[in-house]
Amino acid sequence: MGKSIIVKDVTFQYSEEIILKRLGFKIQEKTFISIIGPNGSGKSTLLKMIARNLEPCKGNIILGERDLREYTAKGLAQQMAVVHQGTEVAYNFTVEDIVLMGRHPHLHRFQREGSKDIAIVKEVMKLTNTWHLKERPINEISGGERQRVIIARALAQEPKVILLDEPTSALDIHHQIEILDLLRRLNQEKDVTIVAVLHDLNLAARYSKEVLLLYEGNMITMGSTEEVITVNHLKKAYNMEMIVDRNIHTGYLQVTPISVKK
Ligand SMILES: Nc1ncnc2c1ncn2[C@@H]1O[C@H](COP(=O)(O)OP(=O)(O)OP(=O)(O)O)[C@@H](O)[C@H]1O
Repeated sequence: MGKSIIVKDVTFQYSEEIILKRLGFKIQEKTFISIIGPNGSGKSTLLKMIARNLEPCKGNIILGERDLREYTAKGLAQQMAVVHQGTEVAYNFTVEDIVLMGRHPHLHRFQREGSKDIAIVKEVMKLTNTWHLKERPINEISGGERQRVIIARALAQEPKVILLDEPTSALDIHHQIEILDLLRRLNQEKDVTIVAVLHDLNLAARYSKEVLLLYEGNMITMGSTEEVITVNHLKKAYNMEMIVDRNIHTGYLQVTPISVKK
């Protein structure tokens, strides 16, 4: 069962400039929500706050029933997995060891991974198409392969919520669809809450149940994909003319940019 996330009147600034301005919204426990918005609108900052990598300057965030601040690091990792942008890993472990680290929140101190952990690791590596890389050093594979390994590690955590920042940016079209299909399956079949920052509006429209549109640190709107991905909302955020219609073959909502407004 997924977990809900409540963002309550959250403000954030790195220095003088306020980056996120009194944001308030609720992410439902079984949703697949995409956070969209132009460069610099605050998407990654918001995701880092939900991941507890950054602390709100004002306001608070509730995961399930408890304030995010109340969780121990291990307790939080049992609930939530995070796939950040940029996948450089400090130590050159093998791919399999990296994915195995995803099991640590479920082990006692000094407990070694058991056969159940090994089986989960194998399963998620097969699902993310990384099993064939298992003996390779993590920093000696391609960026797209590493992205899939980091996603595999997140899945190995068996979290209730997965946060992803641009999970498909390094992936070719085949692997983009493969990973997003997998996230959708986890959402539909295992009720995992998925929160993803996505730049590609067509992928956001195709996979999300809900969308949150950020612009200069404010939420322009949040709601179902159809409610949010409209010509007017997109014009406000991206300052350009777009066509929003449905693909005649797939029926998915699609966005076609026309021209930049002058
Ligand atoms: N570590 C930092 N220190 C100071 N300012 C920062 C820092 N990280 C981001 N910012 C600023 O905060 C604002 C929001 O950045 P953020 O990365 O959250 O935006 P974003 O919507 O994810 O952008 P992008 O689409 O380009 O990834 C930007 O103006 C950025 O310059």
